[in-house]
Amino acid sequence: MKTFEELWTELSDKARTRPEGSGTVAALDAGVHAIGKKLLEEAAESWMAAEHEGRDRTAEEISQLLYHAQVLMLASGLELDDVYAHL
Ligand SMILES: N=c1c2ncn([C@@H]3O[C@H](COP(=O)(O)OP(=O)(O)OP(=O)(O)O)[C@@H](O)[C@H]3O)c2ncn1[C@@H]1O[C@H](COP(=O)(O)O)[C@@H](O)[C@H]1O
Repeated sequence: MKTFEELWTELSDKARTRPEGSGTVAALDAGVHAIGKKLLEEAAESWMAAEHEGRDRTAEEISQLLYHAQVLMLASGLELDDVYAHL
């Protein structure tokens, strides 16, 4: 298990060091348009899970939504504080 901040630290490190086989590096290389499509897909899957698939599936889909939101933040050059400033 990891927190939102721990995942951010891990993904920031992957973006900087670009390890072989990282899905995050591949997503960043694919660009903002592809990342945005994935974010929308996970948002829809979260919505469907919440309506029809129960708590566990909803939690799983939302975790993927948060992951792709962080990838979009990285691709956009944002830091956590840039987003937290609006919460
Ligand atoms: N938490 C996640 C995470 N959530 C979602 N995803 C990605 O989102 C996809 C989920 O999409 P779907 O469920 O729709 O599955 P899918 O359609 O089969 O996936 P694709 O065909 O789109 O690849 C997964 O295949 C992953 O590519 C994630 N990829 C990575 N992480 C974590 O990010 C960290 C870094 O990962 P790497 O960069 O791959 O090392 C690790 O701690 C991982 O656990």
